[in-house]
Amino acid sequence: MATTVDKIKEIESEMARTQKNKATSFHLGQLKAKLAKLKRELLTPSSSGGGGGAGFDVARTGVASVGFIGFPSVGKSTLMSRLTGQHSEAAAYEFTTLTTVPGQVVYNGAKIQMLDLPGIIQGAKDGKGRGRQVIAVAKTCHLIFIVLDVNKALTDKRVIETELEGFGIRINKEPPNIKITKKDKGGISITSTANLTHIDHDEIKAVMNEYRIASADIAIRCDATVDDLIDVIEAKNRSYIPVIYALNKIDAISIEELDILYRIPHACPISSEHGWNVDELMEQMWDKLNLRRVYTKPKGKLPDYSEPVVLRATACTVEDFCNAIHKTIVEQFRTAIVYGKSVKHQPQKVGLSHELADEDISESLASFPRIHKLRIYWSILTHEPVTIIKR
Ligand SMILES: Nc1nc2c(ncn2[C@@H]2O[C@H](COP(=O)(O)OP(=O)(O)OP(=O)(O)O)[C@@H](O)[C@H]2O)c(=O)[nH]1
Ligand SMILES: [Mg+2]
Repeated sequence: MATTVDKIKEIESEMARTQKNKATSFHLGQLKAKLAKLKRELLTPSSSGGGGGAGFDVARTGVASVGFIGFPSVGKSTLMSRLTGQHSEAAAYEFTTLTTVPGQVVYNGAKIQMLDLPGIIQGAKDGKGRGRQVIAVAKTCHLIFIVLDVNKALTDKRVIETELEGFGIRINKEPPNIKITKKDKGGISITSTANLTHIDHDEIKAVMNEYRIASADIAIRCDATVDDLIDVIEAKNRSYIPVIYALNKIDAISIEELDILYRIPHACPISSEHGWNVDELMEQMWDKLNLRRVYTKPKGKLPDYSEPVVLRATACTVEDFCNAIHKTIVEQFRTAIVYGKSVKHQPQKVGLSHELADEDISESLASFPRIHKLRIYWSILTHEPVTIIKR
């Protein structure tokens, strides 16, 4: 019986034979959708060698996690030890690291977890080595450092990108601006605000047909490809993760070669061994993680700039802020007083749903209905309310 991998190969060769033209676009759309379904089958944990596994699942700590992906011996563990002080075995032979090794960096007051991972090899996504477990961990990270050896950076870069793409990871990309609303009847209706140069209605219908979606409204607001459409249908299996290419071992190349490496987008040339340029890597990491620091301020006092509450841009409302300090604060919450970029007036009273900006200052106010108005201050060190003062 043909395995899933055999079926994938068969479809890929059929696609290579089929030239895209008006007559074949339905067929090509169908093949691409079939391929995406088979690839998903291959990656579900029930099939052999899926994600997880001993030594790979580590407790997540901090506000965000960064996974290190790369071929063996490119210097991932050396970088880990350099950044975190957490020793991760590094050696001149390949596959020195065999499990996930966690460490922590505190940057701009944010605790960021670093995950040193074993080296992967070409074919990792198809089950070679422990590649699937490794990429499965990377898929749950907020940022990936693709660590490359500068001596073979460009070829390795392409191979690793293909491995991650094949696992449903979309690198430095936003989800496509396509909205699919399934309906009970009425067939497929397509509206597009952008000029579609890569996909026609036949292809879209073929993909929907392959996914057994008979009726839906599809609103396309970008110059989408078939792959974009499939990514939206397969949204549950896709992760959109920012990536920085850490081009390691620059101590082994000339200044002229370094100049060329600087042109690669999203790249940061470094030497883990000598600690060269790792501060720029940290700056780039900070920008990509898109974190927001919110300082607490007791009434009548200066804000505490030493230990901000750090939130992710996807969860940065006043409610998230309160929950990050103590779960009970939301129950007692009445209004927050905010200074900073997120408000028009300085300060301004805002509710739980207000989105905070980086470096905002929040003076939070809680009230108990039965007792006269009380103001709660809390300690961000112990995460407990500490002082209750009658107004
Ligand atoms: N010249 C130079 N060598 C480096 C640098 N960083 C690491 N190395 C060397 O590269 C070799 C491999 O380093 P590791 O940190 O073990 O590499 P790894 O990517 O963790 O390897 P695996 O765990 O096997 O996947 C070691 O001999 C390191 O000393 C660097 O910046 N410059
Ligand atoms: Mg290692």
